[in-house]
Amino acid sequence: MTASRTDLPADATVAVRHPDAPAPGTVLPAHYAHCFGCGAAERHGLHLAIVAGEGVEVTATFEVTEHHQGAPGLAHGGLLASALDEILGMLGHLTRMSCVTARLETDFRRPVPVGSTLHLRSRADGVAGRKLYASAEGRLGGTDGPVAVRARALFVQVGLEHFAEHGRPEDLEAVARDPRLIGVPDYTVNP
Ligand SMILES: CCCCCCCCCCCC(=O)SCCNC(=O)CCNC(=O)[C@H](O)C(C)(C)COP(=O)(O)OP(=O)(O)OC[C@H]1O[C@@H](n2cnc3c(N)ncnc32)[C@H](O)[C@@H]1OP(=O)(O)O
Repeated sequence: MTASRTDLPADATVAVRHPDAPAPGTVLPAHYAHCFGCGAAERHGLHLAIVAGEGVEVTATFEVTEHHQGAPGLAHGGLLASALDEILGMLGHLTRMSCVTARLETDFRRPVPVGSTLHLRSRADGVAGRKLYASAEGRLGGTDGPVAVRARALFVQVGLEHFAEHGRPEDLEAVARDPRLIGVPDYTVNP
């Protein structure tokens, strides 16, 4: 992962773990049951089980299957970016910021073969107001394996009104009928 970032704005402060963040080792709840990245109800999804780490880090493993191909026997780059996007966004569980991706920059350093296990790790690098800066990497075969993919991202904190305003009505109605489809509270509102 990026050792230190020199590209953060001058007003960025170090990202800190919220005192009520899930303990290290906790499998984080899917933020939406139909999320392509983490939702159990999404048949075609990645089903990432993302685990809280120490500090402001989370990890996951991703098994690359024949359903993830872009070229014969190799993972699709956009799909790998989706996995990185997901593990980056879930840092919001540790900082208590419900965020959406504003910017995602990805480096593909090695091909990722079907049948490999990608060990994903993300870290919150800094916060400036509503902006959360974060980085992630995916290593092949083990946590010390070669880096295959890297990303840097900017997430922007939004309230529930973002989803209420922009989401497809039938999906919002399904959530209203079954609020358990959403796995996180609105972190922009104090309890
Ligand atoms: C809780 C755990 C579970 C949560 C777990 C969540 C996991 C999710 C994992 C998947 C995440 C996704 O894929 S989310 C889906 C993909 N993303 C989206 O659909 C987002 C689409 N974009 C938007 O809705 C909007 O552009 C927003 C919300 C990002 C920003 O709009 P806004 O609210 O009006 O705010 P705006 O003023 O424009 O931007 C705020 C600040 O960010 C900066 N900014 C905005 N975009 C950029 C950018 N691309 N590059 C640089 N800087 C940017 C602005 O300059 C500004 O800086 P300053 O003036 O303040 O300095």
